[in-house]
Amino acid sequence: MTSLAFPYPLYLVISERDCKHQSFLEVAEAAIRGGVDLIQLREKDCPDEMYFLKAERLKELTDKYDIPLIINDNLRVAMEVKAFGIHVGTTDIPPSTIRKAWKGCKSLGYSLEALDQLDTEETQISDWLGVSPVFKTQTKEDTLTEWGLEGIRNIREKISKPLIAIGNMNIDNIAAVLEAGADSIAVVSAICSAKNPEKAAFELKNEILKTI
Ligand SMILES: Cc1ncc(COP(=O)(O)OP(=O)(O)O)c(N)n1
Ligand SMILES: Cc1nc(C(=O)O)sc1CCOP(=O)(O)O
Ligand SMILES: [Mg+2]
Repeated sequence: MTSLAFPYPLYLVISERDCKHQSFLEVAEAAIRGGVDLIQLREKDCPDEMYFLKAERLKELTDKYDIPLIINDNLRVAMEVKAFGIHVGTTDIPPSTIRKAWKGCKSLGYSLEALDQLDTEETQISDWLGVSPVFKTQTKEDTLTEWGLEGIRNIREKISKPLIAIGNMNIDNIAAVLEAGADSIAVVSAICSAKNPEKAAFELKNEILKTI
């Protein structure tokens, strides 16, 4: 069930490439109007300067609506735009390095790909964990095995940190994933590929609110 420690039940992960029908800024604004609680900018293979420009424009928008902005992978960009936080995976800059370098980081997310990560310092010093992936997804194919509902239940029993479910999250599986112990639902395509991202976000949020 959603924990008050992570009051962002609908989490949008956005990139320019994943937005199929509108610009990423238009999708972000529509999604915020629809009820998204937090946005992560995830530009892959993007030079720092371009990443910074996109992050800066998105930060103006998220500030306008008072929505936290998370930057994926890039510590320099996250610090320069004064983001709310950063998300990193097991092959990125380690959380311990981020803590030392960025005292202003308010939220540090870390991907959980295997159970043996639970006892590590990197997991312990992170604020929340991305359950990576709950289900296989074409949006990101370089993942290990899917956790499934049983995997979420198992992680939930072992650690009290907020769990962000990611990987093929959609209107049909949100309720089961929250009931299994996730605190937040992170989506890319359910919003970025939608013809009407505001409506898609509204429906996802409603489904979440019915469950929590
Ligand atoms: C909320 C959330 N969870 C997991 C991820 C994946 O991060 P990572 O494993 O570093 O992979 P990339 O996103 O960098 O390709 C995420 N971004 N967000
Ligand atoms: C960014 C990301 N990280 C994942 C992980 O498993 O760590 S899956 C993913 C993409 C999720 O996209 P969609 O909502 O379209 O399935
Ligand atoms: Mg990463």
